[in-house]
Amino acid sequence: MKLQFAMDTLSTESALALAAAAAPHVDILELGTPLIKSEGLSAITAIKAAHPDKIVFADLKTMDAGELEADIAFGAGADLVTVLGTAGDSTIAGAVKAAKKHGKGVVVDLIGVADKPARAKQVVALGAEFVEMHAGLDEQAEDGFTFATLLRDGEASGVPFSVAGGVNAASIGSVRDSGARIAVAGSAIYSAENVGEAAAALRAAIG
Ligand SMILES: O=C([C@H](O)CO)[C@H](O)[C@H](O)COP(=O)(O)O
Repeated sequence: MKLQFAMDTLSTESALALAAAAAPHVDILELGTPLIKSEGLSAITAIKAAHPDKIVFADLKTMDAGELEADIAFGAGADLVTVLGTAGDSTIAGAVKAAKKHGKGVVVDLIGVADKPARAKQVVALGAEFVEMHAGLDEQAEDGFTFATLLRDGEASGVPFSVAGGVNAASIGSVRDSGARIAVAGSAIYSAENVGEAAAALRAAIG
């Protein structure tokens, strides 16, 4: 299972510092949506230039203009971009078209999708590399949120999936056991006193 570090910070400078500390222990460096909104595509270029050996994941959360948004992010250096599962099929297909042009990939983020396993199958048929079983920061704070639902939906989907939203040292073993291809950890790493040690601990917990 791969480890992805979601950098939900607001400046390229802090993302570069976080990435430098965590990179030896992670496979994928994610530019969080707030970072891309704050800094623009130049943040993607800066992270890829600093870490050409890492998979750079741009969490665009595209909802429309799939081909155009994916094309400009791949052009800036992204290896993977996200499109929302709630977007129309033509938006996802457009992003996949751009990915094929660049030799890169599209990940469909299932945040807010009611029937995640069913939508997962549809979007992989449209050409997505994998889906993200995702509970966003707001959903995690809601009453009744259970992390286990994400794992159950991933297993039920029958397609390659990642898990994001609440992954930490205590939960990452269950993510691995669910069959996820990728565990995505944000705050468990960037909020730690020692970012490198936190990333290393997650890596060690995967086994
Ligand atoms: O994608 C995310 C969210 O929508 C804000 O951009 C987070 O990076 C993702 O949910 C990871 O969350 P935590 O690991 O719980 O910080």
